[in-house]
Order: sequence, then structure tokens, then C-alpha cells
Amino acid sequence: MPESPPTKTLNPPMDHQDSSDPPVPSEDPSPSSLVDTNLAEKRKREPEPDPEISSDPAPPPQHPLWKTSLCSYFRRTGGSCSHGESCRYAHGEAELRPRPDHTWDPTSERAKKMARTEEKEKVEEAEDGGIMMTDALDVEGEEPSSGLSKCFVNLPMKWSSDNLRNFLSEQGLLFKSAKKKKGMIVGFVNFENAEQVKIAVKELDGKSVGNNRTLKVADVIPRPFEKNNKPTHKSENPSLDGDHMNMTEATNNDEADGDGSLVPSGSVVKCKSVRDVVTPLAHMTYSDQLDHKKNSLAQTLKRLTRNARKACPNGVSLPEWILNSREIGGLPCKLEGIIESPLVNGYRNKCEFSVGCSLQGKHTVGFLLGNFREGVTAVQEPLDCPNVSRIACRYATVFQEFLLHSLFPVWNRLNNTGFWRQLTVREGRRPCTMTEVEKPETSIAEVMLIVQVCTKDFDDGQIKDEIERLAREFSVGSTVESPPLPLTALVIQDHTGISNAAPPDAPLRYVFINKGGDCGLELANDVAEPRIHDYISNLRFSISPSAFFQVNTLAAEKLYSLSGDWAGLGPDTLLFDVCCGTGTIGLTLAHRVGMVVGIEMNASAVSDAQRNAEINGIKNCRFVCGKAEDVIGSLMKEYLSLPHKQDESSEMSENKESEVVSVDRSISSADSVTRIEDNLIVEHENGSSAGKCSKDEAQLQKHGTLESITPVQQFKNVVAIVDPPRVGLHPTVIKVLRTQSRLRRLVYISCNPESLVANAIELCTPSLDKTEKGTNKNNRGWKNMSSAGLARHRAKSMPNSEPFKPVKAMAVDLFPHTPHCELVMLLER
Ligand SMILES: C[S@@+](CC[C@H](N)C(=O)[O-])C[C@H]1O[C@@H](n2cnc3c(N)ncnc32)[C@H](O)[C@@H]1O
Repeated sequence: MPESPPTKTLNPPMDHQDSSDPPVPSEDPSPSSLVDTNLAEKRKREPEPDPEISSDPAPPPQHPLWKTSLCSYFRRTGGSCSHGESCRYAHGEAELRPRPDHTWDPTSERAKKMARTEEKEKVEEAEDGGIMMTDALDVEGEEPSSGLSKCFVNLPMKWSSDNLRNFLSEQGLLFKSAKKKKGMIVGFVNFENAEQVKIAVKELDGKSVGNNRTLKVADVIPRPFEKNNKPTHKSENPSLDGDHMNMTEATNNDEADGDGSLVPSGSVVKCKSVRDVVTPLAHMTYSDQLDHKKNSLAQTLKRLTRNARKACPNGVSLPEWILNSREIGGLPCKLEGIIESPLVNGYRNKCEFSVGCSLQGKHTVGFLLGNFREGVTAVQEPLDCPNVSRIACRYATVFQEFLLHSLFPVWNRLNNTGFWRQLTVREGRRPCTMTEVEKPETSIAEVMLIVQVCTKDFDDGQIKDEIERLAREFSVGSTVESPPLPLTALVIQDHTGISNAAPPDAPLRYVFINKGGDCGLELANDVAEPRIHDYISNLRFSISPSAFFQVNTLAAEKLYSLSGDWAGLGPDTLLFDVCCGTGTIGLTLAHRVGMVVGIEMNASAVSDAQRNAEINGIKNCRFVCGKAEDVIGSLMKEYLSLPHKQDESSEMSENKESEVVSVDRSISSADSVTRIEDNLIVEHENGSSAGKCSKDEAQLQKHGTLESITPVQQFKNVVAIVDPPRVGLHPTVIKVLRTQSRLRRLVYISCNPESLVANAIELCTPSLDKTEKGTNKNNRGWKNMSSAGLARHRAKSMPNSEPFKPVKAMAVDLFPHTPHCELVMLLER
């Protein structure tokens, strides 16, 4: 084989470099360092989009990557490459082959064209099938069918009605009224006459607005269920921003209070079914789903290698794991496989059903058919979604039937008015044998129903009556089934916010359910908070209404045990369980470590964690309530910076009563919550606050755990398992983990591989001896950066510290039939 053209391996073409890379500085001009630096740079500057391709001589033609990337040398020189026909890269578009994952070289015309088509399809989907509004929007006196109403699609989401009106006026257009809700890409405009409509369509259809979005002006047509129905009444509640127009209200055949809809024409044709929206992989076999997820995770993981390579400071050698990535197809570490879910159907122990109008205009309890931002408010029953249990479906149906006769309106997402908003069904299982796994329903022992309402502007007496009636319907609905469905608790959550995502402290009221038929509303202070129970690794977990608990319990068990195996645990291990929820990870691993410190911001979840330690007799766990970014620094300091000798440290904890809490929380009161404020741990117990350390210490001594578990005990092995929400870890948490040199091993569990990649870029990219100061200042471009780009940017200001390296990764499928998957990565240094 001929030699590679030298420029290919040593000086990559410019289009393979990050143009923001500064020139290579040389801090140490000694000959040896120059050699190393140059070598590192040479390695670093190898062609980047082809990490899968080894730099060894060209592979034989049957190699899977043969001709899957364009030869940049050939392109730059206008067609001359010394490899000639044996070059492994494609000489021109015609020679280019698809990659094994069916994608094309991203620099090729073909890939660019496909990207453009995909983008166009997305827009068309939003314009056509995407807009399924079944909520009434009050707009001034025009019937949608008059032809004088138009729907504008692709408006900037941040625009309000005022912005839309200003925009129309700036274009010199005449109109009667305009309505636009922030957070949606659609707006509605009413015109005085056909001439105004004609001019507006001519001027605006296809015009560029905002960030290169192409404006589409569509007709507003009534939904099928509205045809033949005249608008009847105005909405009782004015819309939020004070506009009160009346363009589209219409009654429907089923409902007394008559919701209507606004629909751009064509939308009826292309709507997705609830099954396609909620479980888009359900049409594949389970084995194909697993392959699909693994491939897609591999693609995402490769971004870690590429971005860490780019972020590696000039003058610093690329770490081994980046150099070795070429041997494993560009991955940062081996992706060992995907663990399947023990249960593939009906596995969800928690379902949040929206309340809204179906495409046929019927009040429905189920799932939204798309994204509200894109104008979808239609809701469809969950019956066809394979991830939902029969019990959850049954309760959704009972609630839906109740709504037919309720005095109160369902929630209207466009006007933010109404009463009934959401039903959450949470299920708890008894510990199940393998045979019961096959028949999951038989193992469901407890059910908690949480109904979200908005009580604002409704009468208290009527509310009480309605909720009591609902409780009776649920009670009857559960007993008519054979065997009867479990019904453990009914909780009413009051929430006035615009989206249904209520904060954890949204007010709750508990409804006492008497199976004989009597139901009563109880105030939160009067009764114990209702909870359900589930089992993981033979431990019993008590779960309060708002606490996070993995939705697929049996698969979560596998996730936790894998994480424990990878964390390298032992009696001398101090385990930080970051974002611990109800304590599931720390508690299931507590018997394998010296001590667990759990951190969680949701106070109810922390109380649950403490209670869970207590009911399982676990004494080596401490749970701290606070945002990880606020507390992790002081906790790490507390555990990892104190003097080595036991006696010195005991003295210290006695003297600093309010500063250090050496408490085994598992034996403290179930109602007590530990909070950290201003880096001090303050006790909150039954409402009172302040330094209760001595009391707790007395308790501890009584229970005989103080000697064995103290914060000053020195643990040889310090490990963190982090399990953050979708957004990933806060930058402060990343910095603490990275700069705490005693933390040698980190297991990252992620439900969102994008944020894992972003966080791992910061954790694994080598830092400079001297941090680049002020890289984040005055940089307003961050808003448009990808999460990986932002992470690269932040990595530049990471204090000098030993980076972690990705060691291995494994996926665990907690969400069959959906594209989602948990990913576990072991990082070490
Ligand atoms: C994905 S859940 C994991 C919970 C737990 N590890 C489990 O498996 O059940 C993420 C948890 O992080 C908590 N959380 C979110 N942001 C947080 C923050 N800034 N600090 C601490 N906890 C946070 C949430 O309340 C939630 O309980």
C-alpha cells in the first residue's frame, strides 16, 4: 500500500479543526518538553471526524468504514491523492458509502441535504400534523370558518400577543386582533375583511422571522367535532394576559361546557396516535429496541471523545483514553452492553395522565398527543400504550367518566383556566417472586392517586363536595373490578402554575377513603402523609406523594446493583449518594460500605430516606436535605479534610455543636429534616430549628452508633454515585467532584446521555497548570451553545486538578418501547 499523504495524519485539513482552537503555546521550552508537546499536538491534530478509522495503513476494501468519509486531501487539492484508488477515504461524493450506522459523512453534500430535509419535515410536521389544539382560545368575535382568521406557525416562542401585534404593524398590515401565547410557536390573527387577509398572506407566508424560521400562514378550520356546532358562550375566565377575544369557542356533542379548538388546515390528516407519541418504539421487537438504543447511545458517547479532544488545552498531552478511543470506534470507553428490563409491558409504577380534550372534543384523561409549544393540546386515552399498567388505565377511565358529570371545568392550556388538571397513579409492589414478574399486576399491592387541581376562583364548599364525590367514584371503581383494585390513598394537589409540573411543595390535601363509601377531606396537618411502599433488593421503601422513585422498579434494582458492583465498595468505603431521592441507591448498598452520605433537595424524599433507613434497620446512612451545589463542598470538607485521629475529631465535634452534625439520621425522628444553610447543618425537627446536635448525639449514643459512625472516621476509599435529573449536575458539583483529590472513583447514572456527556467533558478533560481566567466573562454566546460546547467552554476554567477517565459504560433499559434509557459510566483516576 502506498504511504499516507503526510498532511493527512500530521496536519489535518482546516475543516477538521475547531476554528476556536488557539495557537499552540509552549510553556516549557526545554528540548524534551518540546518533543512531547509536538508529539501530543501531532496526535491531537489527526483528522477528527474519522475517529473510527485507525491511522494504520489503509484497511482492505471490505472494512466496514471503507470509503465512508470523504478524503479531505483529495478535496483540497482538487482531485489528487497519492493513494489513488487504494485510499480508504472516498474520492468525491460518488464514491462515498454510508457508515455502518446508516449515517453519512457529515461534511458530505448528501448528509447536508438529508439534514435540510429533516429540518423541513420537522417544520412541516409542526405546520400540519403537529398542531392539534383542542382547547378553546378566546378570540374576538370571529368564527374560524369565516376565512378571516389565520393561524401563524413558526413564530418565536418568546413572543406574546403584543409582540405579534407589533410585528404585524411593523409590516404595515391591517388586522382586527391577534393572539399569541408565550411558549408556543403558533399565533392567531383575525382580519376585518378578505382584502386584509390576502395582503397578509402575500406579505408573510414564507417570510423569515426570528432565528431563521420560515413563517407559515395557515387557515383556521374547525375540528370535525365542532362542525355544525355554533359557538355558544364566552369563557368564564378571562385569559391570563387580559385579552378576551372570542374567535373559536365552540360546543361539542359530548360536553356541556363546550371546549372548542383552533386548527390550521391539514392538521386532521397527519395526527399521530397516542401509542406512537408515548411509545414510539413499540412497533419494533424488544430485541430491536435494545439494539437501537445501544447504537444511539454509542453515537452520543462518541461526542465525549470528540469534545474532550477539542477541549484539551494546547500544550497538554491528550489523555490515553482519547488516544485509545480509535481502537474502539471513537468511543471514550467500552460500551459493555444493555441490560434489558425484566418487565417489558405495563412496567410503569407511576403514570401522569393529563386532563384535556380529545381530537373528538371529549373530556379525556390520558396523554397529550404532542408538545404544547408546537400547539398540541389534544389528549388521548392511554389504553393503547404498552408501558402503562391495566390498573393505571382503569383509574384513568374512572376519572374520565367522573368528569362527564363534574360541575367543574377541565383545565384549558391556552387560557390557563379550569379546575381538573392531572391524575397521577402511583403503584407499590410487594416483593415478588420470578413467577410474579411474569404477571406483574398480581404483585401490585398499593395504589396512590394524586389528582392535580387548580382551586383558584372556585368555591371551597363546592370543591369539598366535588372531591368527596370523586373519592367515592374511585372507591366504587376499585371495588367493582374482580379482583378489586388496590386503593391506598387519594391526594389532592393544588397547583396554579401554567404547566402541570408542580413544585414539590405544592399544597397537598389528603382524602380519607372509607371502602364502605364514606369519604372525607382531611387537612395536611391533621393526618399523617399518605404513602405507598415498594421493594428493591428486599428492602422496603416508603414513598411520599411527591418523592422521586424510579418508574420501573425491577429494572431499577438491576441499575443499582450494577452501580454498586462498579463502585468498588468495601467496609472502608465512604459512599456519597448524590441526588439520592428516597435513598434507594445508598440504602441498597449500605451493607457493602462503611458509611453512606446521601444528598437530596426534596425535603419529603429526604424524610422518606430517613424513614427507609429506619424501617430497614440501616444505621450507617446520613441523608442531607439541600441542593447538591449548596452542600456538597462543605460535606466533602467535613468528611475528607478532618484530622486522621479519631479522638481529635471526637473532641472537635463536641466543641462545635452547631457546625458539625455527626448524626446517624436513620435513628432520628421520621419528621426531622436536616438542612444546610450557609454551610452549617441546621436541624429542622417538627417545625423548630437550630442546633440540635447534642440531642441527636445523645440519641446516637443511646442507640450505640456514634462510636461506629462519625464524620471524622477516615475512609480509605471514597466513592460517589451521582444520579442527577435530566439536566445533569450543577457546575459547582462537578467542580467539587473534580477537585476533591480523595475521590478516586465516580459512578455516573444518567437518564439523559447528553447531559452525562456534557458533565463528563468537564470531569475528564485535562486542565492547565494555570487556569484560564475569565473565560466565562462577557460571553453572551452561551445561550446558543450546545451542552457539549458549553461544557468545553467551562472545562477551560476548571482549576488545575487530575481529570477522571471513562473506564466503562453500560446501558440499563428502564423504559421499554420509548427511546429513553439509563446509562451508567464508571469514571476513575
Ligand atoms: C433521577 S432522580 C434519582 C433519585 C434516586 N437516586 C433514585 O434512583 O431513586 C434525581 C433526584 O435528584 C433530585 N435533585 C434534583 N436536583 C437536585 C439538586 N440540585 N440537588 C440535589 N438533589 C437534586 C431530585 O429531587 C430527584 O430526587
